[in-house]
This record gives sequence, structure tokens and C-alpha cells, in this order.
Amino acid sequence: MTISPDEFRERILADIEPMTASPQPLMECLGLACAEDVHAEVALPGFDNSAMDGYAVRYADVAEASKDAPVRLPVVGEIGAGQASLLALPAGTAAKIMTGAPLPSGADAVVPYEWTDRGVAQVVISERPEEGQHVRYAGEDVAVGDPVVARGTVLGPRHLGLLASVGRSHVVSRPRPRVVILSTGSELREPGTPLGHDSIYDGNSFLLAAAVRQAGAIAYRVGIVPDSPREFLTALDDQLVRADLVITSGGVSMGDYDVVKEALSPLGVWFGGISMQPGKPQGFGRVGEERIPIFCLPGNPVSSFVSFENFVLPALRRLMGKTPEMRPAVTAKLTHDVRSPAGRRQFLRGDVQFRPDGTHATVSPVGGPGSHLIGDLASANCLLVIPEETTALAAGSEVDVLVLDREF
Ligand SMILES: Nc1nc2c(c(=O)[nH]1)N[C@H]1C(S)=C(S)[C@@H](COP(=O)(O)OP(=O)(O)OC[C@H]3O[C@@H](n4cnc5c(N)ncnc54)[C@H](O)[C@@H]3O)O[C@H]1N2
Ligand code: MOO
Repeated sequence: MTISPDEFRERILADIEPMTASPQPLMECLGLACAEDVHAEVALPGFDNSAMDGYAVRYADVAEASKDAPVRLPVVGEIGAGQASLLALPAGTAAKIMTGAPLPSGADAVVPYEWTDRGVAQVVISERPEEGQHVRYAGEDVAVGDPVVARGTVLGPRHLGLLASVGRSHVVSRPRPRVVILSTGSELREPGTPLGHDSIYDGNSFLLAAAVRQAGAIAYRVGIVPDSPREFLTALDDQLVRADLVITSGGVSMGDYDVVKEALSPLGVWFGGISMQPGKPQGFGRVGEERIPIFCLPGNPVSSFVSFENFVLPALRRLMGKTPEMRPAVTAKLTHDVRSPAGRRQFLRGDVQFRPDGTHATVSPVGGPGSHLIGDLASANCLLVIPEETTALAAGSEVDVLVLDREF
């Protein structure tokens, strides 16, 4: 008896609440979802100011200036950005003004240096500005009270720049989940150490830890735990204190040494089959006093990755308050025929190419369906999703594609 990937994901998401939001320093928030509606408490610009280095003038005094009939005005002061002592400009005068410096009251235009003789005591103006030219008005970009960042926005560099510009040092957002990753298997060795005749390197803990980090969460890669339920439970217990979520890889199928299933089934973690390939055997539940969610993924590397995309990534996004939880599919035209087993949703690896205008995409399968083919997984840039009831698709058919390594 298997359940569908969608039903399994729904069960997981029904069990997971977003983490509690709190004010966090802006630079901690890159890639996090904003958990408040932020309104501007200051206007941008904050005051009328100059867009050019030049002279603040009253338009009426220079309205007739031209090359043939330049206007001469006494210079009554100099206004630098952050050094504004001249607050008002008397009629018939000019004041040197720098870009960003506040316009003195009475001034209503700025004449750039290039239209003058750059005079110090008096200035010769040989071109006439428009009224208001080179003046940046208070609030023309953002007015006090304007919405600047909406709840749910994933904060990028531009949002953080704007929040800082309206004076916010902190913004309410959900913390990054701390995710512990354990690889199980007595055959596993740490990369950089010698291999035996029957051992392999632990690729999965790196694959999963990197995927966790790419999702915006904090990854604690514990690495390898041998196929001993006692050692596994000790390692897990040691780690729970720093975990908001745990991922294990391996030890969940039908073997004689399926350590994760053996250790966690008695603790109430669910294990069963999902109608998908790869990624059929899965476990999910809660462990420890704090009832930390645990995902027990199959050990085959592609199975682990496909399971992460389908179940763990949506759970992490739920914890972080990001929507949609599941990566949205796009459609693409198959370049080759593909076959798929009946009754299982297949996630084939593929290479999707978009036309330069972004409208039409084609997709070619990369490698075979084997869930051990991590070389092909790394060469792919997408997963092709072949529905449960479909056993064959001809070249030219439209197929759903999950484009990997893409923000959503
Ligand atoms: N009799 C049955 N055997 C299997 C079934 C089944 O239904 N009946 N299901 C198969 C499917 S499908 C999958 S997927 C795997 C899942 O196995 P496990 O989760 O128990 O994983 P292991 O047996 O520990 O390992 C499977 C495979 O992956 C390699 N592996 C494991 N961990 C890592 C790692 N960290 N880095 C790289 N490679 C890893 C491991 O050496 C094995 O080759 O079960 C099938 N069997
Ligand atoms: O379902 Mo397993 O994950 O196919 O290889």
C-alpha cells in the first residue's frame, strides 16, 4: 500500500507550523520571508535636495539667462551634503550646493557647474534651468506611511537597502531553521579518507546539507553513522538539542540492516512507500522531547535529492513562512521519447533549455532512471515529472518540469 507524493507532502505540511517570527538585524534577513507589513516612518527623499553639484537659485532670477546674456549673482554661501548651515536663499543671490544637500528655502532650481563659471564670490550663469530643475523633492520616492515591504516578501538586497533607507535596523522575520543531517551506512567513508574494497564516499550528507543551505536554512552536517540502531539513536539524541528539523539518509527500505527504520519505528516514526520513483521508501515523524520533525530519506543519492525537493524543501519553506512551499512546475516540449513505470510518478533528470524570449522550453532526458546516477543528476538542470498513469511519452509531448537551482 503506497500513498501519493502529494498526499505525503500534505500530511507533512499539515504537521508543520511556521517558526515564530521576531525582529532580526537586517543583514541576518537576506533570503528570509518578512513577517510584518513595513510602512515608511521617514520620507524618501527626506527633504528637498539637489540632484547636481552647482548653484541653488531662485528661478525668477535666472529665467532670462543665456550664453549671449548671462546672469551674474552674488554667492552667499556653500551647502555641502550633511553640512547645511544656509537655510534660506535671499532673492537675487545664489548658493553653492552639492548633490544631496538640502535646498535652502526660497530656492527652486539648481544650475549645474557646467552652465556657470564656477565663481566663488559671484557666479556667471549662462544657461537657464527649468523651474524645479535638478531638485529632488521630499517624499517623491516614498512618502511617510507608504507600504515599503509586504509581509511574506522574501528579502533580497534591494528590500534590505530600502528598509535601511527608511531607518529600520531590524525587521520581523522568521529565523532560519537549524537542520541536522545524518548519513547512515557502514559502507560510508568521509571524502578525503581512504576507501576500502566495499566502501563508498558519503556524498549524500553534502548533497543534503548544501540543499538545506540553498533553501536558506542552517545546515549541521553530522556525517556518517554506522548501521547500528544504538549508535544511530545516540548520535541523533546528541544532535536534537540544536535541531529544528532532522534529515537522515539511508536505512529505510527492506534490507537486513535498515538502521533508521529499525531504530525509529518503535518511537512512532511512520515508514512506508510513496508512489514515486526515485524516492519510494520514506519515513517521517517527530522525535525527542521537543518533538522535532524528522525526515528519513532513502540512501540512493538521486532518491535522497528527489525526496528533498518533494518533501523536505516544502517543509523548510513552511517553517520559514515562504510560499509556495513546492517548487512550481513549468511545461516543456520533450526532445526524445520517454518511458515510465505504471503507478509511480517518475522524476527523470533532464536538461531544460528556454528560448531567448523565455516562452518556449524544450527538455531532454539526462541519463537513465537509476537512482544511483549522481553523475547524471549533477549534469541535469531539471527534473521531468511523468505522471503516475503515464507509461510512455513521445518526443514533442508537453511535460512538467521542475527547474532546479532557481529561486521561487
Ligand atoms: N528488497 C527491496 N530492496 C530495496 C527496495 C525494496 O522495495 N525492496 N527499495 C529500493 C529502493 S527504491 C531504494 S531507494 C533503496 C533505499 O534504500 P535505503 O534507504 O535503505 O538505503 P541504503 O540501503 O542505506 O542505501 C541505498 C544505496 O544508496 C547508497 N548510499 C547510502 N547512503 C549514501 C550516502 N550517504 N552517500 C552515497 N551513497 C549512499 C548505498 O550505498 C546503497 O547503494 O532500497 C532499494 N532496495
Ligand atoms: O525509489 Mo528508489 O528511491 O527508486 O531508488
